[in-house]
Amino acid sequence: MIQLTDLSVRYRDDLVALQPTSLNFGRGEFTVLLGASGAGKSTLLRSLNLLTRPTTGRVTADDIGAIDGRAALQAHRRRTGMIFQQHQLIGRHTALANVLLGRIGYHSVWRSLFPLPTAEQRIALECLDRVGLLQRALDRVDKLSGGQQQRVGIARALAQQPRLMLADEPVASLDPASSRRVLAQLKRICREDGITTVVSLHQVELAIEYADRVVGLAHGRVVFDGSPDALSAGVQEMIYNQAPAGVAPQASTTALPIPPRSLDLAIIED
Ligand SMILES: Nc1ncnc2c1ncn2[C@@H]1O[C@H](COP(=O)(O)OP(=O)(O)OP(=O)(O)O)[C@@H](O)[C@H]1O
Repeated sequence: MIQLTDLSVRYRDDLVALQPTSLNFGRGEFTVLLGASGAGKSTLLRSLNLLTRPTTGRVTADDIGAIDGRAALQAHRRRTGMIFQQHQLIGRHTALANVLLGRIGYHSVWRSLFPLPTAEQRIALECLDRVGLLQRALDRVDKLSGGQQQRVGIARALAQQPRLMLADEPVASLDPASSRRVLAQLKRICREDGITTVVSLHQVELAIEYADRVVGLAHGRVVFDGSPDALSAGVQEMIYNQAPAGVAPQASTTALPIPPRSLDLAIIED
């Protein structure tokens, strides 16, 4: 459904956040990105809708082709829902008003200055219903719990009628029960609608519980790509404690320069 081909991201001369990476995400697949802080999860995720511009390589979507021009980018972003850690909602607006923002990409700037038609409101209400928040549609978002706010974030992304859903640490600020509720809902809805979903997480146990596929990153490089069942202690060690080439293991929050090709890490296949 969406492919990355030899895609790399270099933020500075001395900072390669993502080494050349080729990945294919199938329709309806629920992929979790795992990796230590600074491993490149957000960079990979944000490259998928070009919020982060690749330094090399390309992104291709089945129905659009290479995302290289303005029109292709606009079409791709319109069909890509994003869910953020801090949900990025407008607290003083109602849940419904926030979800309606997901529909703006379907209207001209001029049109979106006016109340959107009833059909749009119906779509937004249906999305709130799917995350179990129809009864709270007219409540201010800042009166909702953190988990409920994140579900409004999911509803807003769903209102875009996306083919691709990107969620960057969507449960990082939630308690375990709310985290499970949010992920279960996201997974169920994406499966029902055949939405390709890529989620970055810090909790291995949640990846094992919800992912169809796990991509493990270390120092900007894919070191694991396979089924969550294959996340053995050894594989987790490789994802989280992978020392960059020639450096003793240590907690690192900084991406490192590209190591020599001869030291490329193995990618474990499913
Ligand atoms: N906009 C940016 N400009 C410069 N460097 C950046 C930028 N965004 C990320 N980086 C750096 O790129 C590397 C990868 O960051 P990224 O946010 O992709 O990692 P991550 O795995 O998502 O980390 P975390 O789990 O902490 O969110 C880090 O060293 C980070 O400091």
